[in-house]
Amino acid sequence: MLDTLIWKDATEAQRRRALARPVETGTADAAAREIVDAVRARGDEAVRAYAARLDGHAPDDFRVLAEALREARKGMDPADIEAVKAAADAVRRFHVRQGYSGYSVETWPGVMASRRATPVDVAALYVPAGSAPLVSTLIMLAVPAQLAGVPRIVVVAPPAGEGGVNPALLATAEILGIDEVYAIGGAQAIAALATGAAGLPRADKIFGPGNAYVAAAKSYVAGLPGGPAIDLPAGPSEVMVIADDRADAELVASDLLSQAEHDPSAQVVLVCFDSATRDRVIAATEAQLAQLPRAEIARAALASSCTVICDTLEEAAEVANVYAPEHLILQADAAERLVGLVRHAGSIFVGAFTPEAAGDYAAGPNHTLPTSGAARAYGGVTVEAFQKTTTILRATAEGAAAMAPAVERLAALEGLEAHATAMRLRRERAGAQPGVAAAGGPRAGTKRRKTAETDVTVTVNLDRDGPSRIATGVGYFDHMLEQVARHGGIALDVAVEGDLHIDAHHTIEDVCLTFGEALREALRDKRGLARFGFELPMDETRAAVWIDLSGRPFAKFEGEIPGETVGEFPVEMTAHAFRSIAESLGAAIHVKVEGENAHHMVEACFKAFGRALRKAVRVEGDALPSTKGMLA
Ligand SMILES: NC(=O)c1ccc[n+]([C@@H]2O[C@H](COP(=O)([O-])OP(=O)(O)OC[C@H]3O[C@@H](n4cnc5c(N)ncnc54)[C@H](O)[C@@H]3O)[C@@H](O)[C@H]2O)c1
Ligand SMILES: N[C@H](CO)Cc1c[nH]c[nH+]1
Ligand SMILES: [Zn+2]
Repeated sequence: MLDTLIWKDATEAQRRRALARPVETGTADAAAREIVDAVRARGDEAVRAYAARLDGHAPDDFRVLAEALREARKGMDPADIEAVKAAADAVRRFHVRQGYSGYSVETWPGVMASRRATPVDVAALYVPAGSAPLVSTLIMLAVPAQLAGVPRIVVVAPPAGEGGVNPALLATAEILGIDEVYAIGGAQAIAALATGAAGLPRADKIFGPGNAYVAAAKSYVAGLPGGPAIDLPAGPSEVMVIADDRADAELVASDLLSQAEHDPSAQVVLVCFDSATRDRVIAATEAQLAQLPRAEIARAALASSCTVICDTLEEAAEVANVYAPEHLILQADAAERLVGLVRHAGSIFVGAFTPEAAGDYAAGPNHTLPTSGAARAYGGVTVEAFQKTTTILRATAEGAAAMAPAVERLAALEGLEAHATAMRLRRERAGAQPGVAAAGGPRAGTKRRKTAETDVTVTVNLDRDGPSRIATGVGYFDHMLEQVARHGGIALDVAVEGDLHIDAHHTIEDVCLTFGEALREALRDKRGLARFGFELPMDETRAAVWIDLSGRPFAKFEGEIPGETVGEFPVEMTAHAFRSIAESLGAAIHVKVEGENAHHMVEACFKAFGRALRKAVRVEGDALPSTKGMLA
């Protein structure tokens, strides 16, 4: 187990051989190509033939029924549901800061160059489940896809059980609000998604890790003319652990085994500074293997793994940079120095209390990471991976005149006369107007508030005009929040489990408090923001809302709304809602409403609030909107 290489004494060829990934990827490449080519030639029939042969499951329709998703969630242990939610929440908190934002720059006087980000239309998420149903991978892929605003998210996973997918995966999909799941895996799933065969949609981009067959199929379809894009090369798991002589051998062994147990093709590499450390780790690994249910898989992985012994930290960092591991664990006193020396690794885990297993499940960063040395050029899955950008140019007559000398001369240098003419003609005529800038990434925030009464998660993105997904369980309140999102020009995601069997009070209050907190996070330092109000008539009703993002909570509500409820929404909660938002956002919110019809009056308040918010959160310049020089 763990053949040893002394780094300083080894030749280039010996180093390359020791750090080579397991070789059977060549076989997997050939098998994946055969499957993809068959599907390209024969379509549905080939998908079914391979699905039957490799996984024994080839129904007329691979799609999992909505009922099966709901049943799976109902059957899931509440403690498991909580674990899924807690992990998703941490992943959301890490990823919400990602995402391309739009911006505009005046590149010449009168020439406004803008960038706009839009999500892909159809994102397919491959969730591995051949030997273990990777619930965590579904979380890692679905959360960034949702934050990017992908309109159609499709999940594929190898079949399990009675014609469906593993119930824990289905329950997780249901919890995350994903309803399109297909029970198909392997290269045949990738081929079906690439071509739109066997009832699966053609995906614009395919995401997710998998075994060597899945990884090979993804790379192959991405290289085909008109093929889908893919996220990154993410094949069998690998980990490198750099351990010094004070490292706890039992912890090091547990980290090596946690990746070795994934797949016989997984690879683990131990880097240490003396043979005594290696021997301690090997002994601890053997002891833990004796208790491991997946010992056979882990042993196979260990057979193609090695130990490298280095003299210095610099040498150890060089080994990591040459190998470019998917995961790098640092269990050494000088761990922080190593962080600075390592340039190529998918994810780095620093210190004895940071196991890779935490990152696999619930620490926050994405666990879908580059393997086979791809970390030299790739990082893990991000929100940006689900988006693409479009640039937009707007030039005025002044702008055309400013650019013309350079453009016309360069066109002449290239001998492209039609280009020169197109510019010259503009120089002789007229043109358009500029847009708005948002710097430093999207202004987004996500908050979860969990009490004995409710469990609320709210995500807002102030720089994206929808889409919104709102499900509070109180129909009219959903409608109100949709008004706020639409009129506010923001993307709003609200998921709630509330004690609605009692009444709507806690749900409405806690959603508003969480909404305010998420808004507050999204607003960052409030530079460039304005204070605003908006007045809105609606038939016989008139509502006005004024917002000051001052940092100081204050709420005032003037108006008498007749009756008790609108739908299941108690009208007295209108004032309460704005008070809750003002409190957690740290804003002064004044609402004034007059009218006769309760439905109109409540709706007008929320609409006017959305409109006032839209104006208040718009970035105009970079000054703080306060003579105090701060908004606290
Ligand atoms: N890099 C990452 O970010 C990352 C993250 C999670 C998991 N992983 C890796 O994902 C992999 C999951 O592998 P898995 O096998 O459990 O599930 P999987 O879903 O990736 O693959 C299972 C499918 O492989 C196909 N297959 C199996 N044998 C085949 C053969 N001989 N020929 C053609 N196709 C065949 C089957 O159709 C089956 O449905 C592991 O290697 C794990 O280490 C990597
Ligand atoms: N270690 C895997 C990435 O290589 C991710 C994972 C999921 N579940 C357990 N581990
Ligand atoms: Zn793992």
